[in-house]
Amino acid sequence: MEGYNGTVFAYGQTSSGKTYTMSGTERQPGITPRAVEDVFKYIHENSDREFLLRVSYLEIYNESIRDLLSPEAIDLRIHEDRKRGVYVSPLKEEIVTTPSQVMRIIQRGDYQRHTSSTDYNIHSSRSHSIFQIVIESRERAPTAPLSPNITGGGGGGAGGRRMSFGLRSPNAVRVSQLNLIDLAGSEKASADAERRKEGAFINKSLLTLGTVISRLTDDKGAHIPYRDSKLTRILQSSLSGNARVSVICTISPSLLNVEESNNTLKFAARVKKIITRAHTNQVMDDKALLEKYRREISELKAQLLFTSAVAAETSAAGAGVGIGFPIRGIDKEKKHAELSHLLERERVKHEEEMVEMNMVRNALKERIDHLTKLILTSQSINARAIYPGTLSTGGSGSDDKSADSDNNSQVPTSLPPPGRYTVETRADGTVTEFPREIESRLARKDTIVRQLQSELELQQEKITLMKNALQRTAKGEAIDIEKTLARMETGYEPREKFLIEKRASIMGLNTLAGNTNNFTKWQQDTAAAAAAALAGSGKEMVASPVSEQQQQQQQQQQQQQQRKKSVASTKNNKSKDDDDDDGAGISFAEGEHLAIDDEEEDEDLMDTPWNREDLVSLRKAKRELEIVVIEQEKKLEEMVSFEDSEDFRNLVLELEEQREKLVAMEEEREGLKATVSELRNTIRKLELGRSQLGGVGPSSLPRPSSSTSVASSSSASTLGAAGAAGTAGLSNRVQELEIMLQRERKLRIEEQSTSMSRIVALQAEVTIHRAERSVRELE
Ligand SMILES: Nc1ncnc2c1ncn2[C@@H]1O[C@H](COP(=O)(O)OP(=O)(O)OP(=O)(O)O)[C@@H](O)[C@H]1O
Repeated sequence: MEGYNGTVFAYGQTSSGKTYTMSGTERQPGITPRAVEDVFKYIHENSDREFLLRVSYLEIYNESIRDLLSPEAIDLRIHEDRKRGVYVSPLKEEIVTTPSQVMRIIQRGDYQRHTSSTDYNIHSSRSHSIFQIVIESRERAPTAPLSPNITGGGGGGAGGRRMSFGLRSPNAVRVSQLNLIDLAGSEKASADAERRKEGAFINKSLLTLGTVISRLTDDKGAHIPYRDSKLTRILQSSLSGNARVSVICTISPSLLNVEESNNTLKFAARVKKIITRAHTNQVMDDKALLEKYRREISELKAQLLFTSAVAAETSAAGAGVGIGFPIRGIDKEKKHAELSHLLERERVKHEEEMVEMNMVRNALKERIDHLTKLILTSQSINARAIYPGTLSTGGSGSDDKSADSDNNSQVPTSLPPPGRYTVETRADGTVTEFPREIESRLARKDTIVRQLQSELELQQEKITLMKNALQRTAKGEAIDIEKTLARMETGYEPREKFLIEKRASIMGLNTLAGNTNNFTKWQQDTAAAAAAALAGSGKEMVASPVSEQQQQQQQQQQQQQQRKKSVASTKNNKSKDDDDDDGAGISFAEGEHLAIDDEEEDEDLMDTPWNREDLVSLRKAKRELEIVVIEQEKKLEEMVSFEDSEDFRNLVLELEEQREKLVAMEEEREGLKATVSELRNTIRKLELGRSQLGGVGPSSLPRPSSSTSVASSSSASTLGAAGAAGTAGLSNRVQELEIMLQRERKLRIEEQSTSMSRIVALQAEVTIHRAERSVRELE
């Protein structure tokens, strides 16, 4: 506030509390809200100075600078010049007039900042953020006497007269910056590739910061690598001396982090050695606005005074014109009329000038009001607490008048009521933020627009996906339309959507056909008509799975159609020219016929009997074709509903059952195989035993019991006889088992093949349904 640059930054291991320290919470405000609070408190308490504040907010993410107040501006550049030192450009700066306005801007920026959940912190800052307040201040001088130099001539806004003003600022403007920096935390390698990349950038820039600080503090005068990272480059002015710097080091209380904590403390020890020689910045840089605005206000006020004076003069002259022309020679009526005309013209001209003058004055007043509001003085500060209870306002409410007393004495203020409006401007003074109500309405509108846009994009994506699928199907590729639809849909039942679309397209066809009646009725009638037509022409209708109820309905409709047909044929007998029901003998009720109304246009052709014949057969063919189309549509509808039906579900269940059976049979077969091989092993062992005993051939080998001990040579012959009988029995058993097994195997194979063919049939049925539907879709 006294003109020194200031920098505060928080340094420490990830999750050790940097963001917490800088930002804090609502109940425990951190450094930033407290600093903002202090700035406004200072302005409030210093009645001898006037201030202008502008703020900016940026982040360095992966070595790229991004404007958090204008997020589309990425990869901003760092510049340096003698007047301003090192600065980032183009960076959006907003003029601020209240603490709450600053906090809202910070919140807006924080919302844009890169944060992610890491192994160590759910809301880890993945970037270094720099919030900057530029404070311009000037001693409040008594208003300089206004001396507009009116030279006359063209130009200018006041009645075509030129004005020039020769005001000069009596005081220098102090410009200083406060940088509030929340560094990203140093961390060990993460498992996530994205986090690892971020971590590498973070660690590199922090390492450079460490190097810069150690070089600054050793006496060797070595090269200081500010340019090795964006962070050190931006901090160059502060670190190299012209700033009062506070470094807050945060460490973890955990023993596990002792190594990191130790490093942080070493860093802190080094930083403490940096010697800064900050000085006040009296030099006004190009961007200093306070002086510019103050001067502009004075000039505008002078213009306003001048305009008022001219207006008064014009008004007086107009009045003079109205009464100052005595009319002599009343008898000369022509002269009188001419004079009246002249007078009227003069009066209109003066009136126009007055209107113009007023417009200019209003514009000037508005601009003065606006600029005055941006300049903060102890009276104009609205000392509202940032967080209730944390800021002592000390104000009397005079701040809401928002302009200093000098201005108020001359310019009737037209500023909005307190708290309703928050005007934010760019550095050039143009308004960037609207009053709150409008802002929120705009925000709501923006949200709706965004929603609509994303909805539109989604729809477009879906269309593209569907088109591709259809194109591929057309090329003969097997595309699962249902899957495609499912992929397109999130949160919408694909099947249901498909059905709705299908119905809509059929309804569309119905409308095209010129039918305005109820779709179902039309469908039923036309289907019945189709049945009648085909029955009449001796063709068979394509069988389609229809319910009993539907069949009954169809029968009823056929009967109705028959009745209609007989009525129509009676009509035909009465009037030979009316051949609507010729050929197939279909009768369509009025408004329910298909699009074959072009018949009327063919009236001339009907004159000759051969034409008539051709036409009749053509119409017949056309109707038949249309009936087929209707029938296909109906089939499609039924097919679609079939897939939703109980039958279809049963088919699928059956399919699953068959599959399970197959698996069970496989298992059983494996079991039997194992039994057989076990038996074979036993036989082999018995044969081996027999040959060791030197007995009979393998077919009559005895089977030693597991509990039988090896027989002595004296009992070998007895054993041999008993063994032979046992072996024969076993062999028979084995043979029996093998036959059983073979029988069983054969049975299983038969069952398996039945199941397989059933599965194949079911799969074929399902595939056919899907294929037919795909073809329909394509059509
Ligand atoms: N002094 C404190 N009192 C209470 N909670 C704290 C304190 N310091 C930090 N925390 C909590 O610890 C967690 C990590 O803190 P914070 O996000 O500030 O760490 P950080 O150093 O900024 O981490 P990173 O470098 O990953 O961004 C947060 O949930 C924060 O609320």
